[in-house]
Amino acid sequence: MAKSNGNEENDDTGLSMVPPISKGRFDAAIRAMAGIGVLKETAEPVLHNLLKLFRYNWVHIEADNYLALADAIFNDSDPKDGQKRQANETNLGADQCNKKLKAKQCCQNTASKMHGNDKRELVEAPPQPGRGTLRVARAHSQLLIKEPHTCPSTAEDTTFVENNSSVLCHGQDRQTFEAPLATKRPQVVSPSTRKDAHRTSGALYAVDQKYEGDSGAHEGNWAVACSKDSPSNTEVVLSNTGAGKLSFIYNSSLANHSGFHLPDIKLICKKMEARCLRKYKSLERNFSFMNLLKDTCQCIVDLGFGSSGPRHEGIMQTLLAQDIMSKPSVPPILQSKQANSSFIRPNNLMSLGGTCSSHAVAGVGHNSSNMPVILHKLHIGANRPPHDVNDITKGEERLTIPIINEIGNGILPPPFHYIPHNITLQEAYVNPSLARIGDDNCCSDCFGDCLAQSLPCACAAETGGEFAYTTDGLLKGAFLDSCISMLQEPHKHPQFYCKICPNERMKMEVNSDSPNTEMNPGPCKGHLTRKFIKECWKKCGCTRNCGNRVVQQGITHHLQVFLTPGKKGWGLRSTEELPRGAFVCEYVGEILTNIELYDRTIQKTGKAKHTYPLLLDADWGTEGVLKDEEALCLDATFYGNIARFINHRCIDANIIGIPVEIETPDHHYYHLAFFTTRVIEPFEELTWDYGIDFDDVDHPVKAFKCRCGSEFCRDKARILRSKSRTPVVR
Ligand SMILES: C[S@@+](CC[C@H](N)C(=O)[O-])C[C@H]1O[C@@H](n2cnc3c(N)ncnc32)[C@H](O)[C@@H]1O
Repeated sequence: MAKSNGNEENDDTGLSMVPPISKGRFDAAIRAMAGIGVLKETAEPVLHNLLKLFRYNWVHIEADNYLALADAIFNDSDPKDGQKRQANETNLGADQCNKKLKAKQCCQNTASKMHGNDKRELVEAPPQPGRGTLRVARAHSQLLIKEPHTCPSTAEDTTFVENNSSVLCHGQDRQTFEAPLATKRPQVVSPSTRKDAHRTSGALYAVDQKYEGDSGAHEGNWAVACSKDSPSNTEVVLSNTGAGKLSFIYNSSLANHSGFHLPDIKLICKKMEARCLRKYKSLERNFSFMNLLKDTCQCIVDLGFGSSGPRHEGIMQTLLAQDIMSKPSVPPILQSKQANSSFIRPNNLMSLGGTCSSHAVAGVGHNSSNMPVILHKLHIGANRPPHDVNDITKGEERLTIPIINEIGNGILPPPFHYIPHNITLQEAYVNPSLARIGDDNCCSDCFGDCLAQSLPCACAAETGGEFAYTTDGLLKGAFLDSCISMLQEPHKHPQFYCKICPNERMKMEVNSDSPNTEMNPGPCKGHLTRKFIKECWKKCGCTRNCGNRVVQQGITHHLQVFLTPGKKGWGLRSTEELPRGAFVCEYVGEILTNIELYDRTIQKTGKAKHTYPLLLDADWGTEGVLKDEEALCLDATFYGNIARFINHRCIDANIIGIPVEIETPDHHYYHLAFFTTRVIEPFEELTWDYGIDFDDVDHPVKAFKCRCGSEFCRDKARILRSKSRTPVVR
């Protein structure tokens, strides 16, 4: 039905000028609504509002046979009616349910002809309503997530999930979930046969009762049908009419597993509601229906096996396989990135979270560029491997790195997987392909050692036409000085300010108690423009031993992981004297998106003492508004290298983290390499300034009590300041 692709009436300037409304299009929309039984008086004001919301862009309104308009009418969003509507919707009658469904099916029948092959898309306003979409509307903003789905051959064969049953997110006003979950027509359970027809496995059983959830009441009949013929297909009927159903298809090994039983639907709902409130508090940006389904499946597996049962991976893999297939190999954000020397001053860097011990990883694959990808995670904790005290790296590095406990209490560090290189979780788009390295991003004409040539090659352009390294493999003094000065005297260096700072957004989301309150993130505190080192890489003509490939050579100095005598836990030290500017190691971990880090932060058990995330935030300021799924970080909690043991020291730390560009020409993803800031004595602890702002009391994870012992300790200074302000009570 869309008549044009253009925005002929769209005010893209964002100014409040109202363009003339096309009468022909307006009338056509009203006629379309009349066709599904909506009165003109009802449709007109909603259409006016929708036009305003979509900035007079008819394309979105006309798409999918006016689905957005039909949706808006049936989810009329007058805020004054909020409470009343919520109450009404909870008791939505069968008629209204049918009418609503009819409207949707009418629109969707048309839409299914138009969109045969939907891929997963994440679009910010203005949205493009369509079949298989999840829409979360708020007063001033909209986000639309198109979920991947199988395309039914006819509308009749489609199973829809109706939101009014409140199964998925009850209590959340104005949400419409429409996701065809299965192409198979479900077995419809008539209300008369449903009640108390509870039989054992392979049979039909039903729950016909009012379910009181944590935050409101669920009304309606629930039926769960396990077909004899197909024991792995479970259908949950969500309304009296049988109109809405949710199909769970689990693989046969799970269905036949003697330890698995289908959990009570009430338990699933209760568990999902708790998860929704906890995990998807802010539905606009982070909500993903696929994740919700994955979580639902995980709940069924967990409850099915009971808390002590074996862990099963079948369901999760099925869903994740779809997920992987639906992802583009290179996200637009990475394709459009420009090289830029910017780096955020880390803010509560190591205290952002990552203490969650409920994630586990089972299985490592590879993405198109051969970077290891963690395919799938489940609840673990117990699954991490034991340490080899003689070599914590288990042979992954050139040198062995022992674990030393001189305190003699026999304690070892908590287990984790040692990895020498960063690894991607599947959500984090990192594509280090050779094709992305342009001619001016490499030195294909070079030969041998670039540092031995009379003129610096193209790879030195990033550092002002001079290599950052000396021929001895050390960082040059001037380069190191300017990096140190930037951290010690930030006010003397230029800063950039994000329009919407992911740091502030994360803070707001973690701290906000109410899922539906309209809140804005705080103003960006500013980010320093940090210097990058650029190393030669595989597309360059030089050899693997080229002097401009220091970080890629890996660890070359003898190090130890040791239990510190203070209360800082484990630390890292060198057994040899290190010169100034020596490379020690890089920070290695799982590459996560901000969303994943956020999930880990809010799911954290609170038991974990130390935290291991690092924000890869060098590019945030140059990207306008960076979405949470595009912002990257490293988490060394489960997978990491020895850098996860480096403790913090305020200001006068003896090593510094410097961003290094190797295989990705943009600075969205990069390596963080540690270099010594001065000569280091043998067995001296290696420390790094995490950049924590100890005054930032709003930070989601409270900073640790600093025991760095530096005379410049910011935490100590803060405590002294607050003491001097406390009035003395006599
Ligand atoms: C990256 S880990 C460092 C290794 C950690 N000590 C361990 O045992 O695994 C960061 C954690 O170490 C602790 N830590 C690091 N520096 C500290 C300091 N200066 N004072 C107190 N605790 C510190 C904090 O618990 C922090 O969350």
